[in-house]
Amino acid sequence: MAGPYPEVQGGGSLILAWQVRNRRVLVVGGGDVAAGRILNLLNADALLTIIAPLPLHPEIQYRLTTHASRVAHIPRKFEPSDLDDPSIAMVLTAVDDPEASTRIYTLCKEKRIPVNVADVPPECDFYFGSTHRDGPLQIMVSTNGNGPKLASLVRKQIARSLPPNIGDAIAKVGQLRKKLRRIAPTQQEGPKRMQWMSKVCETWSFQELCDMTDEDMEALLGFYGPNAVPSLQQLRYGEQPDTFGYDGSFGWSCVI
Ligand SMILES: C[C@@]1(CC(=O)O)C2=NC(=C\c3[nH]c(c(CCC(=O)O)c3CC(=O)O)Cc3[nH]c(c(CC(=O)O)c3CCC(=O)O)/C=C3\N/C(=C\2)[C@@H](CCC(=O)O)[C@]3(C)CC(=O)O)/[C@H]1CCC(=O)O
Ligand SMILES: NC(=O)c1ccc[n+]([C@@H]2O[C@H](COP(=O)([O-])OP(=O)(O)OC[C@H]3O[C@@H](n4cnc5c(N)ncnc54)[C@H](O)[C@@H]3O)[C@@H](O)[C@H]2O)c1
Repeated sequence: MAGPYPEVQGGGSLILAWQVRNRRVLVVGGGDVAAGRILNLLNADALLTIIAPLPLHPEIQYRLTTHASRVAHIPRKFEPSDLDDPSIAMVLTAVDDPEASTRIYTLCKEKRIPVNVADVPPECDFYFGSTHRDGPLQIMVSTNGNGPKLASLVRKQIARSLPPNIGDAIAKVGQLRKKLRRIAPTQQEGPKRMQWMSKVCETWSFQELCDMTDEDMEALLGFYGPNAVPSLQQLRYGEQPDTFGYDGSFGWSCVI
C-alpha cells in the first residue's frame, strides 16, 4: 500500500549541480569527447590540466588560447604521477585506449578521486548527461546509461518547450533575491523572505520578470516590509496590491 511519503525508486542516479569553480580537474585525452568535456568544465569555471599528446583537437587548441589562465596542457600520454597533485578534484578520461582507461580508473580509486571514463559505465563514479543551457538555467537529462542518444533527443524536446526568455527571467530573480538579502539579511527573516520570493515568482509572468527594470526592482522591494506583492501593472501605475498576512509558518495565507 502506498504510504504518505514519496515512493523510493531505486536504480537512479543522485543528480547534483557539482561546484568545480576554481578547482583543478584533470582531463586525459585530446580528441572529440575531451573537447566536449572541456567546454562543460569551462562553463563551470573549473581549472583544467589536459594530458594528451599532440596533435590536439582544434577546439581544444582554441580553448588553450582563449582560456590560457584556466587551461594547462601537458603534451604527452598519462603517467601515474599526474595524480600526485593533491588539489585534483576530479578526473575525466576520453582516450581511445581501454587499457590506459582502466589503469587511470584504478589509480583514481586508490586515491579516492572521483572519475568518469567516457563510455565505460563500470568505470564511472558519475555519468555525464545531455545538457541544455540558457544563462543561469541548466537542465540535464540522464537515462542512467540506457540510451544516451535518447537523452539528447529528450533534452532537445524539453528545450523546444521552454519559454524563450526563461534564462533572463531567472537572472532577474537572482538579482532580486540578492537585493532582498541585503535589506532582510537575518536568519530569522528566512521564512518571510522565502514566502515573499515564492509569491513574486508565482504572481509575475516570465516576461514580466524579464521586463523588470532596476527602478521596478527597488519599488517592488519596498513592498517586502508590508509583505505584499503587487503586479507589475500595480507597481508601475501606483495601484494598491492586496496584502497577505504572515502567520509565522512557511506557507502563506491571504488577507483580502
Ligand atoms: C549524454 C551524453 C553526454 C556526454 O557524454 O557528453 C552521453 N553520451 C552521449 C552521446 C552518445 N554516446 C554514445 C552514442 C552512440 C549511440 C548510442 O550508443 O546510443 C551517443 C549519441 C551521439 O553521439 O549522438 C555511445 C555510448 N555512450 C555510452 C556507451 C557505453 C554503454 O552504454 O555501455 C556507449 C556505447 C558505445 C558502444 O556501443 O561501443 C555511455 C555513456 N554515455 C553517457 C553520456 C553516459 C550515460 C548518459 C545517459 O544514459 O543518459 C555514459 C553511461 C557514461 C558517460 O560517458 O558519462 C552524450 C549526448 C550529448 C548530447 O548530444 O546532448
Ligand atoms: N560519450 C560520448 O559521447 C562518446 C562519443 C564517442 C566516443 N566516445 C568514447 O570516448 C573515447 C574517446 O573518444 P574520442 O572520439 O574523443 O577519441 P579520439 O580518437 O578523437 O581521441 C582520443 C584522444 O586520446 C589521446 N590518448 C590516447 N591514449 C592516451 C593516453 N594514454 N594518455 C593521454 N591521452 C591519450 C589521443 O592522443 C587522442 O587525443 C573513446 O573511448 C570513445 O569510445 C564517447
